[in-house]
Amino acid sequence: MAPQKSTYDVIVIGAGIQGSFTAYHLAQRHKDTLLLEQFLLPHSRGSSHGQSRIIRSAYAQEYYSRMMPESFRLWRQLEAETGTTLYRQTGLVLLGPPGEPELEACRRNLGVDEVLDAAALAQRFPGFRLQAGQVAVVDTTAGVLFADRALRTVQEVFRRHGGTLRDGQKVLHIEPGPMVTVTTTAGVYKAPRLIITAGAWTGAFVEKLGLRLPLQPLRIDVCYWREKQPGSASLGSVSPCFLTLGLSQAPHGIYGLPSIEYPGLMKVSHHHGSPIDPEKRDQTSSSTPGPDIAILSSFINSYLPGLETQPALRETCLYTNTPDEDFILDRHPKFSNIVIGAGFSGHGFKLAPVVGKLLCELSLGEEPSYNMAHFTITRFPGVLRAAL
Ligand SMILES: Cc1cc2nc3c(=O)[nH]c(=O)nc-3n(C[C@H](O)[C@H](O)[C@H](O)COP(=O)(O)OP(=O)(O)OC[C@H]3O[C@@H](n4cnc5c(N)ncnc54)[C@H](O)[C@@H]3O)c2cc1C
Ligand SMILES: O=C(O)[C@@H]1CCCC=N1
Repeated sequence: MAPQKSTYDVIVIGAGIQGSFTAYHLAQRHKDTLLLEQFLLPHSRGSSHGQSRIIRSAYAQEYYSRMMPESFRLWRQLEAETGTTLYRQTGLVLLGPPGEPELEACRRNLGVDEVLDAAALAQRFPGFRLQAGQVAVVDTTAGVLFADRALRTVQEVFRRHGGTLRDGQKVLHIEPGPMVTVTTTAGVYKAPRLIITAGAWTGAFVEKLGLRLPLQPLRIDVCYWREKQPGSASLGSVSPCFLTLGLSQAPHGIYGLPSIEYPGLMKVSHHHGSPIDPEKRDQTSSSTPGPDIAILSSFINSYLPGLETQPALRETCLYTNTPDEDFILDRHPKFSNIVIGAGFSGHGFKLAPVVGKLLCELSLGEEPSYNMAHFTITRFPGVLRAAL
C-alpha cells in the first residue's frame, strides 16, 4: 500500500458547513487542501446537520446584509455546478411590535417600505394569525436551504477539485510553526497554513494555542409540531419561514420553517438554548433546562392555529455563541498562519459560502473582500494568555 500523503498547502480542521466551504474555495484556487473531520460523515453531532436552514437577506446589521447578495449568488453557483437543488424560495415573515428597532433596521436594510397588519398578512399567508399590537415585514428573497444536501454537495465538489477529505480522524494536537504539524488519531500532517473551523469544540482547541475565546456552546432543542390538516404547512403550500423580534415572552426569538424533514411536522423552536459541553451533549441531567415548551405552545396557539399545540418530536443541535453573536473570522494574534472561523451563533449556515471565501483569503494572506472589523478576535479583551 502506498504511504499516506502527509504534506499539504493548507489543512482545515472540521468538516461542518464552514470548514467544507473553506476547503472548497481553497481547492477551487488550486491549493492542495486536507479537510479533517473527527466523526465519520455524515454525522449529527455538530451544528450543520438536518435538512433545513433559513436563508434571508433580512439582517439588522448592515455588515451581514451586505454579504447576502454574494452568498445567494454562490449558493446558486454551487447548484449550477452540480445540477443540485439546494434552495427553495418561500419568503420569510419577520414579526414584532411596530417600531421594534431590529425589525425597523431589517426593513431599512431590505429596502422594503411596506409593513403588514394582521389582515394583510393573513391574505398573503393564510396559516399565520398576527396578534394585536404586532406587525410583519416580509423578506421575499428568503427561503430554505436543504442543509444536509448542501453539506454533502460542497464536500463532493471539494473532492472533485482535488481536495482530500479524511473523516473519522480526531485532531489531538497542533504544533504551531512555519510548518504547522497536526496530529490526529490516525496520522501526522504538515502544512504552512492551518484553518480551525471546529464548531462547538473550537474554544477547547484554541485554549491549547494560548487563546481564551469567549465561545459558549449551547444545546438547541429543535421542536416539530403536527399540522392539524396534513400538508397545510408543507413546502408546496403557501407557508413562509418566520422569525420573531422583540417578543417579550421570547426575547431571543422564535422561528419556524415549513414542514420539510418530516411530512406533516412543522419546525418551530426557540432561537436559543442551554449552555453545554459538546462532549457531553447526550448526558441530559436535571440541571440542564429544556426549552420552554409552554412558551412555544402558547405562541403556536396564538399565531399558528393550524398546528397542534404539543410538540410531536424533538431533536438537538449545537450553537456556538459569542457575547455579541457576531462571528469570529481572524488570524491567530500570535501565529498568523493559523486562521480561526468560529462563533457562528446560530446564524452561520446561510453565509457559509462567503465565510469560506473570507477564511480562504485570510489564510492566503490576501485582503479580505469585506470589512472584517466586526469579526476580529481582539474585540474581546484579554483573549491572549500571557504565558504564550
Ligand atoms: C437547530 C439549528 C438551527 C439553525 N438554523 C439556522 C438557520 O436557519 N440559518 C442559518 O443561517 N444558520 C442556522 N443555524 C446555524 C448554522 O447551522 C451553524 O452556524 C453552522 O452549521 C456552523 O457550522 P460549523 O461548520 O461552524 O460547525 P459544525 O457543523 O459543528 O462543524 C464543526 C466540525 O468540526 C469537527 N471537529 C471538532 N473538533 C474536531 C477535532 N478535534 N478533529 C476533527 N474534527 C473536529 C466537528 O465534528 C464538526 O463536524 C442553525 C443551527 C442550529 C443548531
Ligand atoms: O439565521 C437564521 O436566519 C435563523 C433564524 C432562526 C434560528 C436560527 N437561525
